Amino acid sequence: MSYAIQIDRLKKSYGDHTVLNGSNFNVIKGEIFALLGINGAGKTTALECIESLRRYDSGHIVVSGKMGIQLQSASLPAHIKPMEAVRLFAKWNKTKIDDSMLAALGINELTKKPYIELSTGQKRRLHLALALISDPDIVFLDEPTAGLDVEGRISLHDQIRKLKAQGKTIILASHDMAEVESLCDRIGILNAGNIVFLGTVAELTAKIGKRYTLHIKTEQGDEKFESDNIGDTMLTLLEDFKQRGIAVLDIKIDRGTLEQHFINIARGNGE
Ligand SMILES: Nc1ncnc2c1ncn2[C@@H]1O[C@H](COP(=O)(O)OP(=O)(O)OP(=O)(O)O)[C@@H](O)[C@H]1O
Repeated sequence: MSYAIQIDRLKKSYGDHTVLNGSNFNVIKGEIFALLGINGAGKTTALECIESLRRYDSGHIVVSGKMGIQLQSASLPAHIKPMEAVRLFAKWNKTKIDDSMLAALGINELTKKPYIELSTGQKRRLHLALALISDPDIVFLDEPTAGLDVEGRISLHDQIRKLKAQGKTIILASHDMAEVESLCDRIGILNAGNIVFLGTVAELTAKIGKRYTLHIKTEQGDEKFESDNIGDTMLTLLEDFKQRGIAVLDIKIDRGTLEQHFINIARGNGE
């Protein structure tokens, strides 16, 4: 297997606050990988260590390919125009401007407004365009869709999928499980300085798939049952209701959300 990023026993503390405590994970070339964790888990710290923007205390990081890093919000001069920023970044990178990439991100439409007057979504699209100017192999996105409305989110997700289709590797930090579920191939969940889950979304879903809540509506009211074995539980319950002469009016099965599962892992509640 070919890796774009290899992280081995990465440690980083701020004073006596240990944020990364020997974290290990790899990002496979060509995948969309999400680093998940609750606020303050150390996602940005890990990304910045990989990007060489932050010093780390010990461990090894190997990055195989050219990096493109999406800026944080408010990181450009307030009055710079989007195309001025694009030309500046192209000059720094000694590269030609890819007009089709700008068109796909709708940057050409933003000619007149200064940076400060752009909406959150427009800023995000500009940041992504600037990260792509150098035609990187690996694209770093820190909470790419935070603060965007549904339309903005869908459009940015489409752009990220197109990057993957072009063969690029994408690593993003997020605490939005829905985003990760629809967009990412694999995830790593950070908790208390370590990766506590590493695998595909399907693997995570399979874990959750065992937990069901059965909502049964009968003529006597609503009842709720938790189960790991939906088939057996349902048969037993229906038989029981039948024997007691209670009519079942409706049955709803709730699988639990990926988000609940993620929160349990991220907070270190076993699983
Ligand atoms: N420069 C710094 N100096 C001291 N502490 C810091 C510094 N940067 C981050 N921290 C602390 O390190 C911890 C991890 O922060 P980090 O920003 O990496 O987490 P995160 O998972 O990206 O959080 P969020 O989801 O809120 O963006 C937090 O407790 C934060 O307060």
